[in-house]
Amino acid sequence: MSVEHMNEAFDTILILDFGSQTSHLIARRIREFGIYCELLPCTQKMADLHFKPKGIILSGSPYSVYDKDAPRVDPAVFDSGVPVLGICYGLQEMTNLMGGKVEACDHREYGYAQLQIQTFPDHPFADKLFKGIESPVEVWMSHGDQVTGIADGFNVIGTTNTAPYAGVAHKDKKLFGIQFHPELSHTVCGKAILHNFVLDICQAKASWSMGEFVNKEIARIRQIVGPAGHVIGAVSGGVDSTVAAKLMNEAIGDRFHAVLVDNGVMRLNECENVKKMLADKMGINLKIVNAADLFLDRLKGVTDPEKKRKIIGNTFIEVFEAEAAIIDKECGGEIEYLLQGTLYPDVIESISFKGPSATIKTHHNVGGLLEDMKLKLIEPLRELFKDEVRELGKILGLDDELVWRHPFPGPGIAIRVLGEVTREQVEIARLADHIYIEEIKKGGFYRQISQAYAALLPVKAVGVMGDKRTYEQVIALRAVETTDFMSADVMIGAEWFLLLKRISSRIINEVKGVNRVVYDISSKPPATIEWE
Ligand SMILES: Nc1ncnc2c1ncn2[C@@H]1O[C@H](COP(=O)(O)OP(=O)(O)OP(=O)(O)O)[C@@H](O)[C@H]1O
Ligand SMILES: O=c1[nH]c(=O)c2[nH+]cn([C@@H]3O[C@H](COP(=O)(O)O)[C@@H](O)[C@H]3O)c2[nH]1
Ligand SMILES: NC(=O)CC[C@H](N)C(=O)O
Ligand SMILES: [Mg+2]
Repeated sequence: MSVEHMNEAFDTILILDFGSQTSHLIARRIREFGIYCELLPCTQKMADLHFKPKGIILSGSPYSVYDKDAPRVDPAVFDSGVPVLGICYGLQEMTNLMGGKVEACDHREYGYAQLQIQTFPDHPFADKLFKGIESPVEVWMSHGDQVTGIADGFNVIGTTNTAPYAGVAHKDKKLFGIQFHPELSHTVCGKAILHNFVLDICQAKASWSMGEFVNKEIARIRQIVGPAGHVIGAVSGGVDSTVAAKLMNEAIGDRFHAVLVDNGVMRLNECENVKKMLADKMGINLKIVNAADLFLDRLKGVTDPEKKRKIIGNTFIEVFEAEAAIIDKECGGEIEYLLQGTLYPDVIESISFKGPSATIKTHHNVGGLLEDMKLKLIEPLRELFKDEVRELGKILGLDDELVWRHPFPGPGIAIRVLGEVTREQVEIARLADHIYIEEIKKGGFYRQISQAYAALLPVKAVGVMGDKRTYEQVIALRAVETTDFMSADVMIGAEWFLLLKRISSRIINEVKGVNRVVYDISSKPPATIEWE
């Protein structure tokens, strides 16, 4: 529903996803140009599409076009009159379908290649794709197949030493194909190519901005909820739920009921801080439900990470449901919607052509489990990436501190206290984390780091303090840099290590029960960001 309204409001580029690892990067690049785009599975039929895209991009794929079960594009894509750009598999599929030839190469090509651009000065649009790019230019390849026979009606616009058809353009229709990957930063001219395609060839208007989005979204929410409807929503103080809550508050004021559940495993002073920000400063109608004892009692004796996550997830739903029922009664049964802070990467994951990936960790989820309540979902951030949410937060006037907050997982400190979660253990991890983050902020590293936290390890080590032997626990510090949290690099650097040394001594001095601090230098993968 919301997607349709986006298509009406903004020129849209459609990306058909054939399962490439980098399809979402194509979407990121296009959004960066200020153009709205959507990623749909490659099986999308043109006849069922409820909007007319300004252009269509066919992504890469792990499949080969000659595989029996290879994903097929709807041929109507090429007759729709809409410009099309096929990337890697996209080029191969277009070629295959239009009578050209695609075969396995002798050697899989992964890495840089020199693209030689061919020009067609008399042609009305063949030169538009590579406009402004000087030949030869380095591009990034990742393929095992290649076009060995061009389809009828196409010109060659680019070649490399190994690929005679590295770029093609149709003679009459605005159909283009490239063997390399413009969405990867390694292809330095990639941005220019995508820019040429969407702005010049497709003539899409760059009207997508968070400023535009705010007004349109507020109007949309008002229309959906109506003049008397009420909405409830779980808020955590994290960026996503706060931005969503602020939008709701702007749209329907006190008819939005935010609920913060204190699960006993929040950070130091978290609930008070969230209250100060959301209720006192932003005027959001917020209720804090203290359920710390319930959560901690249920976590007694549990050491298995997945069990901890499930207990917290289920208890969370239970508490939230009970609260929602109370609020519903208070507003005369007018609650019809549940607000969720779902982001576009979650949507992409769930519609992925390959299907959702393997469960590494159970993430808690609110909406899906409230079926009995017959609440409908309202998800204002469903089309946005995290950096767009942050920009939206800025436009909505959220404090920088809130906008740039590191993500904090729903199960909180429970998955950062390894082993059994007791009140005492939570206290230790909480205090160590507080010191760590405080020092990171003082040292000016907070923005550079994507996520940092302290975990308490279930081991004891020997130390010496004030000439006495100690036998106490170990804190592990984690700090990672990442853009999408799917993969992450560990933070390193001389200055950073000096700061870590200072932090280590503060933690050992100030946190009782800890005599040793270690730094986690694993990247993701193979490790994950959280320890559990
Ligand atoms: N303690 C809590 N009380 C109420 N709702 C919560 C709590 N913890 C998590 N949630 C809900 O779970 C959702 C998912 O949490 P998640 O951490 O992914 O997002 P976030 O907290 O809004 O933002 P961030 O990713 O920046 O932490 C939140 O948007 C919020 O709706
Ligand atoms: O809301 C959440 N509920 C969860 O159950 C959960 N588990 C992990 N995370 C966050 O997800 C990102 C990736 O974490 P991992 O590398 O540990 O899987 C990191 O940002 C983690 O903090 C969660 N967020
Ligand atoms: N990156 C791609 O799209 C690869 C397409 C196809 N699987 C090949 O190996 O050539
Ligand atoms: Mg969070």
